[in-house]
Amino acid sequence: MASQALHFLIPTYSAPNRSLSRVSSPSKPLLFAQSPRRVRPISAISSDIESSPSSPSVLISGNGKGGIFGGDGAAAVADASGIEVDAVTEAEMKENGFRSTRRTKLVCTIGPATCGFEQLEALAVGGMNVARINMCHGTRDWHRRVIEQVRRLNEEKGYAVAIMMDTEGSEIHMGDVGGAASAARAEDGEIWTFSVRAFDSPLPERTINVNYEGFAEDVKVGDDLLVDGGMVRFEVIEKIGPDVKCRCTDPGLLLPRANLTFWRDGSLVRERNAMLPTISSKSVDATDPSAGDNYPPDLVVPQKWRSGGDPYPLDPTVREEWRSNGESDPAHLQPMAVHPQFIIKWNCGLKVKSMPMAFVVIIGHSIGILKAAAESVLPHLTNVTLHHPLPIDWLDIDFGISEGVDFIAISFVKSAEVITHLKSYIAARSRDSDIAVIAKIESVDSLKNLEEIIRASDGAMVARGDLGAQIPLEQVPSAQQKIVQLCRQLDRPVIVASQLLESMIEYPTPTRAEVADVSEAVRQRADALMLSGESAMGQYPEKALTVLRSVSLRIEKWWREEKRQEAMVLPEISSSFADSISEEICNSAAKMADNLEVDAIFVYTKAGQMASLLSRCRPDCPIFAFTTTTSVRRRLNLQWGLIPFRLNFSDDMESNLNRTFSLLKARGMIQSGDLVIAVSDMLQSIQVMNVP
Ligand SMILES: Nc1ncnc2c1ncn2[C@@H]1O[C@H](COP(=O)(O)OP(=O)(O)O)[C@@H](O)[C@H]1O
Ligand SMILES: C=C(OP(=O)(O)O)C(=O)O
Ligand SMILES: [K+]
Ligand SMILES: [Mg+2]
Repeated sequence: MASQALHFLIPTYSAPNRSLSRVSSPSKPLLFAQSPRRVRPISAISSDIESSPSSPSVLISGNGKGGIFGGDGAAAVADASGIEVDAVTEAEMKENGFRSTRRTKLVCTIGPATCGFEQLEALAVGGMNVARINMCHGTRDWHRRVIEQVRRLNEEKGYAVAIMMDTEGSEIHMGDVGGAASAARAEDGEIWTFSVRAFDSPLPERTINVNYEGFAEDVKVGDDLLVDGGMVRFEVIEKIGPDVKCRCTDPGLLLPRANLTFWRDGSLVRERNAMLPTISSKSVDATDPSAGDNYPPDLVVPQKWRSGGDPYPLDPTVREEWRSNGESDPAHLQPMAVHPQFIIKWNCGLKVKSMPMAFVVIIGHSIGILKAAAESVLPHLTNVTLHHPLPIDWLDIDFGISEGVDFIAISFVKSAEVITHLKSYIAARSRDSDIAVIAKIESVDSLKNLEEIIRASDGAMVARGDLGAQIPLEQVPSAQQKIVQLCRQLDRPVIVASQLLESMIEYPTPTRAEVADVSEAVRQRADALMLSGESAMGQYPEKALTVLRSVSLRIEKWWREEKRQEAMVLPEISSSFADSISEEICNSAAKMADNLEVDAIFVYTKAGQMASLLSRCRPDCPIFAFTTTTSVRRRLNLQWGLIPFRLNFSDDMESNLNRTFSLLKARGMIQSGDLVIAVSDMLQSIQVMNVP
């Protein structure tokens, strides 16, 4: 094979000494013989809105379970140790040529309109890279069925759709409006009651349940109450115990579980969001058998955190005590903060010092662990096991961990702390899982702490729905651009979400303004676009996905051809020397790829880090990312420009390349003469070569 290679040969992956010079191996020449530059045909590919997606074909070959391949036997065992690429990508590559594959990834929220196996398959065929389930809606059993079906789809039909679980977070929202699916209409001047009382269904007329127990205390007469950021508006006219009477001032549809915000003198009242921990707000149904360990069925759980006062951090001496009692990883016991009044409310009679401990254990852990803590550390706490306010978000998170979802998106993130805490919680609970944590930027607080939040997270979502209810609408576009840019600079994938094609919930074509909005997100080179209601409960989920796909393809191609992408300054982000090498290699490889107009970059990466660093550069050509584990492959599905493959590979790049070339050629995905750049995180090198 004719190739040119630039190697950075470092004896071990973590070079101990920065002064170590970057030497080329004496055994290998720095440059191989020059290969003739091939003339590449310009691919003129139709990416029109009308064009239908390629039909799915199942093309998984081999068992994918072969041992690590290495040495000279490449050709002989190539077919036996298969390569996994999803059927849709493969079809798209064959049809369009790989230079024109879609770089922008697509996330679909799964709801009643799309939860069937065939509907899910239609979305996969239509280009869904990630299926999102929103724990605000539906039951865990419902979500579990969706996850199972996506898994089955992946296994049986050869897709690699990743699963993202989105938590409810500390938002205030309405309950169901007389049955989960129905909506109610509020007319101008009507008086409605918003109440935290539990009602039998059907609800009394013109009554809305609110999920936040402190609601009636926190609102004031004269406040504006906005449903879904202003789709319906009320004015608070009277408070009677738990009931808040409101007059409708902007009529409209009240959809189940719609978000509620209240405004006083033109400003958002943020009491609840300011005070509540991000992950904790749901009430517990103590009779739900899936809700953690064995609840006493008659348990009435006080659920809400409210009233003012400083939060109460975990007492370090208690923490030490816990540590000395042999708990392996006390780090994940350090949660957000504890509200003192809350503890006193349900823990009365216990020593003050013990309370935070009890609480901390509870929010991070199951009853089993609480019992262990109570028995071994603080015997007087035994009773606490019966008064356990395990918040449902944590149960949802436990659910996500046990189901092995690929991403957990955290709603209403306020600071980096909650993300760090969740990550250590996940690490402690599932040592070998690599669930990525996505921070949803949808509150004023998250904008204030944007950089630290993004640094702490594995990715971010511009959650424009709630963001637009918290900041003036005209500030949302600049916030979006800023978040997208910062994420790219910090090498974190970013999803632009909400209302991209809102009108397609009801209509089969988008508005021109919606297409312009999608185009702008693609032009900003966000990693992914997301459908919410359009795919969850709309009339035209597949059509909406087709619009996202087609607009992405067209805008990407247009900007590539016009060469109008402005270069972005990418700050150095590595914190170790080894990481700096990877970063430099990726930056250089991407630049070379653009200058030499190569057809593709191949990256061999175990944890996906080099693939991510390449994606961050947003090169002109697609990036074929080869990784050894299925979960890394699914996770890479969210990132811009990456075409993830699963493949067992060795440390011998020469044989990896030969094998990959022959496997991909055999499947018609590349051709002799294609020019590629190859990089790998085992061997710090950049190679440029034509496919033999
Ligand atoms: N699992 C589900 N079950 C029922 N309805 C759902 C589900 N997921 C989403 N939906 C519907 O789709 C709409 C849009 O989804 P999404 O944007 O995720 O939620 P929200 O609008 O509550 O923020 C929801 O308001 C809800 O009506
Ligand atoms: C994506 C969002 O979050 P959710 O749909 O969960 O409210 C949003 O607010 O835009
Ligand atoms: K949510
Ligand atoms: Mg939201």
